[in-house]
Amino acid sequence: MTILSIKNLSKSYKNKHVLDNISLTIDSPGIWALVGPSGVGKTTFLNVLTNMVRADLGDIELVGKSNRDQSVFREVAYLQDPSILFDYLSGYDHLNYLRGVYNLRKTRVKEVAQYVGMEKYLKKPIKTYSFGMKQRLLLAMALIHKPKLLFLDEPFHDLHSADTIHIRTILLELKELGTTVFMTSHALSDVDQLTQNILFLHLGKLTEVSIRDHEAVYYRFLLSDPKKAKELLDQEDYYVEETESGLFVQLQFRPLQKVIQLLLSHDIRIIEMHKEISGAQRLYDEYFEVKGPVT
Ligand SMILES: Nc1ncnc2c1ncn2[C@@H]1O[C@H](COP(=O)(O)OP(=O)(O)OP(=O)(O)O)[C@@H](O)[C@H]1O
Repeated sequence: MTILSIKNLSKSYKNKHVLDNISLTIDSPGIWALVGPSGVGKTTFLNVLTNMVRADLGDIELVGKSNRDQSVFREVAYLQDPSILFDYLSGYDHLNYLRGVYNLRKTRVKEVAQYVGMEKYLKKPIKTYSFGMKQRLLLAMALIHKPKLLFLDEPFHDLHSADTIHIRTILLELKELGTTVFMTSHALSDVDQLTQNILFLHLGKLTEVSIRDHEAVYYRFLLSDPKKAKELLDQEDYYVEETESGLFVQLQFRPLQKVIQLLLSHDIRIIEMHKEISGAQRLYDEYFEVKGPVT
């Protein structure tokens, strides 16, 4: 069964195309991360997928059903921001309400509270919760009915590192249990340890990015004659980039010593040399900066 199917999805606000003819299919369970700077339309994308906001055009199916079919939300959950919580009600009140909606056994409230690590706060009013505790409650609310597909909007935003680690662990566990997690993040570093399935959203279009393809070891050299060095290394088929902070050389599985010898044998002096791991962050920076800020 297809977990998520998006066909030709478009959404505009006035004449701004936030989502522009997007198609995407997810067939197997896993974690998917939609990444992009603030304002590119990540929240709009989740709102449209979950039918909180109507799309202008396109077809969306969640776990094999149209997203307009009310019954789909017995198998899907959407974790939103804490503004949906009621300050004077307790975590228990929120969870017990949902338990009733989904017609679940009474013990499920305590079980899910324990699972996310908020059982001590269960009977306390929301106004006494820290931001991290609210986030745990929201996660418990999203998980109470054991959804097959879970949407999360910026789950790590503004969290302390302990809470971040906790939520990451839960997301990885959910993946092992066969749940599909579709989340957004403005920071690639929050998600690149969690998943290889990264989607960039920019100017209304989605691009699938394989992090592994973009991880590479570079050496950055400060040289007495970078132009000459670039010519020499180009001839030998190294991947070389000349920048203001030095000459970036990708070894492509050849020993560093070969590069050094090549440079020295042509009287090029090495002033400085640093090893740099360039992951998908470099790709992210290029992707979102080269194309300019979102207006
Ligand atoms: N209801 C609305 N009416 C008009 N414009 C909107 C509406 N909702 C969002 N927008 C605009 O659509 C664009 C995308 O907003 P969206 O909130 O989806 O982005 P985002 O990537 O989630 O950003 P952030 O992380 O800051 O929330 C923004 O320019 C925003 O101003």
